[in-house]
Amino acid sequence: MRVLVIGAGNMGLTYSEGMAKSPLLGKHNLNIYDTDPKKITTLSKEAHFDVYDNLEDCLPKADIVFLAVKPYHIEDLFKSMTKYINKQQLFVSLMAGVTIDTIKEQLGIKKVVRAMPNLPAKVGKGVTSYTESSDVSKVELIMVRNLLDTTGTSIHVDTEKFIDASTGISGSGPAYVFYFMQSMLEAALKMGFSDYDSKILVSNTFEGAIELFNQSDISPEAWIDRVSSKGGTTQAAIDSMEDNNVKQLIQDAAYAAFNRAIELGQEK
Ligand SMILES: NC(=O)C1=CN([C@@H]2O[C@H](COP(=O)(O)OP(=O)(O)OC[C@H]3O[C@@H](n4cnc5c(N)ncnc54)[C@H](OP(=O)(O)O)[C@@H]3O)[C@@H](O)[C@H]2O)C=CC1
Ligand SMILES: O=C(O)[C@@H]1CCC=N1
Repeated sequence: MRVLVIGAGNMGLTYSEGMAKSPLLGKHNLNIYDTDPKKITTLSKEAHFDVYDNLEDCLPKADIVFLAVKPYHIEDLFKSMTKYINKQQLFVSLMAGVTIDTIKEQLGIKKVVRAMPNLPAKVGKGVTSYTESSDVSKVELIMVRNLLDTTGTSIHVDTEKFIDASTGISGSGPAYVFYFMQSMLEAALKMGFSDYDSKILVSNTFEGAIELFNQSDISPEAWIDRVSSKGGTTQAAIDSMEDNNVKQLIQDAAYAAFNRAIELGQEK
């Protein structure tokens, strides 16, 4: 099986590195293509995969093709791909919003898996949701799942609505966590802590809370109760967030991403 990844950016490179570390593919069975000459030069020196600056040499021989460019790049990309593809090939899109029908129609192919990954894939802690067009076989789907799982874990969803929804939760989600971290870092700095101490306080607080959550069956709400004493400091902080409707605002933000994913799918 030969895999080609198109787009050597955050996601394309992350997946390439995940697949390269796994025993699933040898170096020459994993190819990456990008249009940026600088990236090609750097990757050719370092990478554990074959790097290409033209589609002619890599696309025709690929069995599975990962699409990892920005949604606004597909028009040019798809035009340049059409003469090198065939109907046996399976396309795995990591792109937000772009629908299976758009990919099928614009490329004139039938087998598409649409996936929504997230950035912690870089450290093997990603979560990817995926769904497929009706022409993808069970065996092909298992192969794709194995490839996706080289960067963490994955969930299968039945419809593309859940791909757009997971974009609002897990795809964009790391940015919400970083937003919260940044806010706490800025509060710590304002309180007079050094950069170093602020970082230690904040990163260990996040890491510790996640570990507690992962090692238990208790909901985040129940953990909040365990941190809070009646009339104490945590209660003051949570009351402040509730008074300011923070929970609703976070949910609104997740829906904004979800809706934007749907909108991206409607833009041609
Ligand atoms: N970043 C994230 O956390 C997530 C991203 N995604 C999705 O992944 C996709 C890629 O995002 P991301 O990796 O962040 O984007 P990047 O911009 O980091 O990577 C895209 C890469 O594709 C290259 N490229 C552009 N046009 C072409 C082309 N015609 N042929 C080959 N390569 C091309 C770009 O080159 P150049 O820089 O020169 O334009 C760049 O190297 C997006 O569709 C996004 O929706 C999904 C979930 C999470
Ligand atoms: O911001 C974006 O559009 C992409 C999709 C999910 C994360 N990054």
